[in-house]
Amino acid sequence: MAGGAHIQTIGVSHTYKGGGAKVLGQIDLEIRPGEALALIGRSGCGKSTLLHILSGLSVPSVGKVLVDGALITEPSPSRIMMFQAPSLYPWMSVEQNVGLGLRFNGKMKEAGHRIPEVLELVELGDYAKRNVQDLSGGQQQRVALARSLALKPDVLLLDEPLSALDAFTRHALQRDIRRICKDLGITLILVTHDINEAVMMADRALVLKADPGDIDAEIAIPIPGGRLPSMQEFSDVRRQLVAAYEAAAGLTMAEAQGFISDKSLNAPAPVERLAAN
Ligand SMILES: Nc1ncnc2c1ncn2[C@@H]1O[C@H](COP(=O)(O)OP(=O)(O)OP(=O)(O)O)[C@@H](O)[C@H]1O
Repeated sequence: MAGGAHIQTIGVSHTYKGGGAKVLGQIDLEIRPGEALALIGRSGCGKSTLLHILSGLSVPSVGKVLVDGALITEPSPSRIMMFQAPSLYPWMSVEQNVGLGLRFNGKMKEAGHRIPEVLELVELGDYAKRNVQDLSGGQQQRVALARSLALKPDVLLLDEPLSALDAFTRHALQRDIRRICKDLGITLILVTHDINEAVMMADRALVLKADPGDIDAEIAIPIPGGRLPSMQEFSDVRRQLVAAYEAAAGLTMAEAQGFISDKSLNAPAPVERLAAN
C-alpha cells in the first residue's frame, strides 16, 4: 500500500494565461507524507488554483512543486483529484465504474482483487453489481472514492467533493475519508468552505487571503482519535479557524466581532454562510 507523498512548493506563483492579475502570490509550503491538509479562504482567493498546481493538472507560472523530491510537470495516477460531481458513467455498474481508473492505466489484471478490496474500504461491498443510478449522492461519492483508491494513490486531492451532500451523509464521508487516508498512509489535501469539515478531516489548515492568494495563517488541528463537533478541542480549533478566516477575508472589526460572537456549533457558522454566498 502507498506510504503517502512528501510535497513541497518552492516560490510558487501563478497568473493565468491571457493576462489578468496574479492569482497566487508566493506559496512556499511543505506537506508531510500522510498528512491531511485543508485549504480554506474566501471565494476566489486561489484555493482551487493551488490544488490544481499541487496535483500537476496546472503548471505554475513561477516556481516549482516537488513530490518526494521530484519536480512535477503533469498529472499522475498517484495523485488523484476528486470533485463535487462524482463523474460516474450512469449505464455502468458500481464495479465497472470503480474499475475505470485501472482500465485507463492498463491495470485491469488487478481488477479482480482490487475492486472488491476498495469497495469494502468504502463500505459498498454489497453494491458491486448495482447500477450507479440507483445509489444515493453519498453512495455515488463513495464509488468515486473507491475508483480513486483502486489506483493506490500517494495523494488524494479533494475540491469540495462533499458540498452537495446532506449534513449526515457528509459527516460520515468526512470521517471515513480521513480514516481511510490515515490507514493507507495517503497524503490528503482538501479545499473546503466549511470550517467544520476542515476540523473533522485535517491535521492542519492553511488559511488563504486573496489578491494575490497567499498563506495568511496556519492552524494545527491536533485532535487525536475520532472527532465530533461536540468535543471541546473541536470547538476550540474551530474558533481559531473562524478568527483566522475572518482576518484573512479582511472583514471589518464590527463584522468580525459579529461573526466570532456566534459560538453555536449546531447552526452553520456565520462565516460558512458568508462563504457560501
Ligand atoms: N482558468 C482560469 N482562467 C483565468 N482565471 C481563472 C481561471 N480559473 C480561475 N481563475 C481566477 O483565479 C482566481 C482564483 O480562482 P480559484 O478558483 O482558484 O479560487 P477559489 O479560492 O478556489 O474560489 P472558490 O472558493 O469560489 O472555488 C479567481 O479570480 C478566478 O476568477
